[in-house]
Amino acid sequence: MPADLILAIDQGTTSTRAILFDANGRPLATAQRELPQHYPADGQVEHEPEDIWRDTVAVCRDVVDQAGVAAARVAAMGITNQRETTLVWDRRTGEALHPAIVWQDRRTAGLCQALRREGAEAMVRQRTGLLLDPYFSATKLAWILDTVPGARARAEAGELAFGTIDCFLLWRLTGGQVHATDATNAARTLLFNLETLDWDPELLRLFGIPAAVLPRVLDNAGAFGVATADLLGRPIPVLGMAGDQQAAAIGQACLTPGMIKSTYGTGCFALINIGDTPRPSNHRLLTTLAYRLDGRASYALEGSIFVAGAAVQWLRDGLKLIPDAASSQGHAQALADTGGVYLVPAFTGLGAPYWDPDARGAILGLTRDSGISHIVRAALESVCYQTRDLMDAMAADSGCALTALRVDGGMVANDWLMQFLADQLDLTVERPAVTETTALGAAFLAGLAAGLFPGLDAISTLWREERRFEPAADLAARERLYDGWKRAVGRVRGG
Ligand SMILES: Nc1ncnc2c1ncn2[C@@H]1O[C@H](COP(=O)(O)OP(=O)(O)O)[C@@H](O)[C@H]1O
Ligand SMILES: O=P(O)(O)OC[C@H](O)CO
Repeated sequence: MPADLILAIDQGTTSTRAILFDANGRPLATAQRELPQHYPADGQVEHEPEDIWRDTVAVCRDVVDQAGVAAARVAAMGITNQRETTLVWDRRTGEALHPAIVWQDRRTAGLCQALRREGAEAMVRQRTGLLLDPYFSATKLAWILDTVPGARARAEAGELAFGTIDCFLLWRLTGGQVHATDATNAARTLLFNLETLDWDPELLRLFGIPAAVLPRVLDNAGAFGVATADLLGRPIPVLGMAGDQQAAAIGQACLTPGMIKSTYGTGCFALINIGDTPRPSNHRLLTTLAYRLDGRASYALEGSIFVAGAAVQWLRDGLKLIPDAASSQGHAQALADTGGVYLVPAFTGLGAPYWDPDARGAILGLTRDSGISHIVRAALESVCYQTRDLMDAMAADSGCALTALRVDGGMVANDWLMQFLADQLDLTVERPAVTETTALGAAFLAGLAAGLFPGLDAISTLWREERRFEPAADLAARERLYDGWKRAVGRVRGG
């Protein structure tokens, strides 16, 4: 029986998925579990590490069962994950010392501000391509080491391991044999130097991180380790690993400079490929690794928005205005416009290009005529205005007009949203046939190392468009709407 299938794990912010792909990048089966979110205090977001591990094991087993294939058909596994989310565990027992501090968590805003006041930001930006923001892992890791009794001393003694979710899953899958991450995940920690492609001693000093807690950093495709037979009854090699936004860019075949993808899940993350030089942004975008293969790096500029689908989730679970995310489309379609209502979803501050951890959300412009549909539509529109903020910055940074935007993630099922997005950006929006591009990217990386694909270029020939949305809006009306958004953002800024 040929081993011709790839199992991709996509451990996202709100759910854990496993997808089984064939050697043509076609999904054969999917299994998914929703991940509980914990909000212990204002601006804090945590996940239970054992939930993540249990769900990962369960979805891997479910997807193989569902597909009705023998585990022997699985040639390799790929892992992709919510990035930056920080865990520290005991190397001996594998137990986490603290719940995972999620990328959205703002508890270290004060520490970031103190480091900015000391004048550290220019050095951090130059070495990492990132900003001094609580979004990234370094201050979350420092917080755990300083808050959990005894943790710092134990870390220095080499008893503890730090990892993002990819690294934690690899550790658990290999039965504690491998402590490694990949270069794209490492590049989101604020500890990794984009030029040397290694941990940076000066950054470790700045954030007070002992080198003994750090994992090895590997290319995105290669031998990461072997998942023990506990998972599927036979050992399976893990051959691909990447942060979810980088994996999505690969799954969308954004492999040449100028190509852009935007993923609409919990947050929204747009990446534009900028080739083999880590150019800085002049418009407060991040410079980040797109991928590293055979030791050679490709880079991207990234715009990160903290709340996109999470606003719809809040309408569903928090306000209970809608029974499910999909019904947001009917509400939006029922109206000609929001009647001047804007929703700024700064629940955990604002990301790119504002980088304001103190901003908080607001609904503005309410009148006696405003109803549920106005608020729902305003939430969807906010996703498009935030994307426009990013696209304007990318166009200005790259100095050329953008030609098309490839989209993916849970929200892109919403046709109304995709058309409003094309209208607001004045740009063609391309939706692929396989919208699970994140998992597809991880599967491609694993398939590359397994020899199932000749090279990364193979993905460009397999990429298929399902539908494109062409801009059709009156340009003056579009500008009026966007001006209103800018004013609304101005009203919620902190400080
Ligand atoms: N039809 C829809 N319209 C609007 N939002 C949607 C729709 N379907 C799903 N979503 C939103 O998309 C998000 C889920 O997308 P997904 O890519 O699975 O997220 P993640 O990878 O961040 O966990 C949820 O926040 C949900 O509210
Ligand atoms: O899990 P997602 O899809 O919301 O992605 C989270 C990002 O990787 C955070 O940087």
